[in-house]
Amino acid sequence: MGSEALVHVLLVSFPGQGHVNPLLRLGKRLASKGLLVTFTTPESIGKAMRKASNIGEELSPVGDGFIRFEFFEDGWDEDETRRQDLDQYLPQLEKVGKVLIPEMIRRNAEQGRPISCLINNPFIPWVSDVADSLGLPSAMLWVQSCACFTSYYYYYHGLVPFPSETAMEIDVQLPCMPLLKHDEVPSFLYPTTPYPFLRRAIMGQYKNLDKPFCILMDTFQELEHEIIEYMSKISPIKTVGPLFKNPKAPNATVKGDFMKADDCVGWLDSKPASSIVYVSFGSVVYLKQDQWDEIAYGLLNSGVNFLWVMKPPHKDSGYEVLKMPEGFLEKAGDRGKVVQWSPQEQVLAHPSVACFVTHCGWNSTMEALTSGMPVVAFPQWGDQVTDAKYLVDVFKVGVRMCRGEAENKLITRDVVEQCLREATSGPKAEEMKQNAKKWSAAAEAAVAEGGSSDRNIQAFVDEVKRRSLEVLAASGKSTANGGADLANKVAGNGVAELGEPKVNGELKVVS
Ligand SMILES: O=c1ccn([C@@H]2O[C@H](COP(=O)(O)OP(=O)(O)O)[C@@H](O)[C@H]2O)c(=O)[nH]1
Ligand SMILES: O=C(O[C@@H]1O[C@H](CO)[C@@H](O)[C@H](O)[C@H]1O)c1ccc(O)c(O)c1
Repeated sequence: MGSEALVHVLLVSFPGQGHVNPLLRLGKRLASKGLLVTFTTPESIGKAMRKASNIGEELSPVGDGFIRFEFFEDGWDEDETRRQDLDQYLPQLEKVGKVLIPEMIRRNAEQGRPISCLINNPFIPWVSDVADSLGLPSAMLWVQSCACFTSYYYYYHGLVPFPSETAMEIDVQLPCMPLLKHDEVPSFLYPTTPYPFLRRAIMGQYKNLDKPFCILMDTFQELEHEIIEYMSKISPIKTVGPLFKNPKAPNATVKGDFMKADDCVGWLDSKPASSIVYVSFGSVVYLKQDQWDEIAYGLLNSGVNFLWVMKPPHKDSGYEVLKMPEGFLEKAGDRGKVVQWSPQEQVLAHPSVACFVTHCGWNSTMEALTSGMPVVAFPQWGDQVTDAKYLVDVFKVGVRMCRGEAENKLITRDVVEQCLREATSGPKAEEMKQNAKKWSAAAEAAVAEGGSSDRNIQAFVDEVKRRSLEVLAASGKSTANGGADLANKVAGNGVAELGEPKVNGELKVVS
């Protein structure tokens, strides 16, 4: 069967690594169930992805379907520094995307690949406005936990008191969730957050929450059972995680890394089982030099082997380039390896790795749980502080090393050393390992054929197919010229001028 016979969905991603990864993984999951998937994000990131991840022009077969990439210009020069300032960049993306995404949809329709559904991740809620204006269904992939989704939901609707200027230190009790201390609530909601634009971006998604017909979530029922059940009665949630684990399409087939991973697997192979601590703070968090030094000495003093990701800051970020303390690398010798970017999936699955010192981004959290890897939690901001609470107190796979950036506290080398020892040897380490293994097995079962997430993905695919027929029926045209009709609709929107539609004569009726 050719790709032109398949129902086609367009995935639009915010250009951050922690957003691209789960949406692309969803894309592969949908493709493996027989859809044609086009993945798009701004060209500035497309360029990096093409270079680091061998992404080309061609269609990649995934299971019963296909995935392809098309990027869009964000309207700024290549070397524009304002991309690093989301306060300016998010409105720019919205302005440009509202024109260029409909054009992309029109082009695809003209080429015989009419798009039947749009899916976005948070921070770019205008994608569902684009879908609405074209009469297309849309869905949203929530790329954090259901607990964080609930926290934002309750904040947006003012359902319970949250920390405020007049009551900074109140704890927050939400249904079916443990009591969140004031500094365990997603930190973009603190009155003092240095990132109010990210709170605005997320609230923008909640303002538009009635538009997507489905909210897909990269979590799984067995992991956040009660809160998922509770929120499912309020919102059209479908859990589809861990997207990281795809039994039908291993992640290596199509990847969206912005940086080429350094080779470190040979080094991991050379070390004894469970002897290495993996340290990574993800793609956005950047620590201060004094904190970096304390972690370095903590690693040295604990005697563990370590693999440490030291991602260079973006040239326009304003961050000073971190340095390792004088003589650190010599002292560590072959006990330690420092890389700029790691193949995290392979690292977490490696038998030499004993635990993961993580900033607790949701992707890293899910990847650790799915790989059966205990963690040392070093959250900084946003959902990370809530994820850390869950990793330590609810999932019971972690030791807490800090409470977040807002605490403004230097974590000393002694504390680092103590946490590393606790997570790598003794009864607590063993207990955490056993718990992590249980989560890993539950995650595998959720994504296996017939598991909770697999059933939800299948139900979603079936619904997209059903709605695609409705879209075509509403246009009053046969399937073959439905694409042309949609192309006309985009042009009729005043967004783009349309020439003579070129309908692919071979287009088949979608079943
Ligand atoms: O050296 C690294 C560091 C991170 N990642 C990946 O980058 C993503 C980071 O997402 P997360 O939500 O953990 O954190 P963010 O970078 O968004 O803060 C995850 O999928 C990681 O597997 C990676 O491949 N190599
Ligand atoms: O939010 C940003 O990145 C990360 O997203 C993950 C998924 O939502 C999350 O779990 C993790 O904690 C976040 O770090 C992000 C923030 C700011 C920015 O400039 C970005 O490019 C990404």
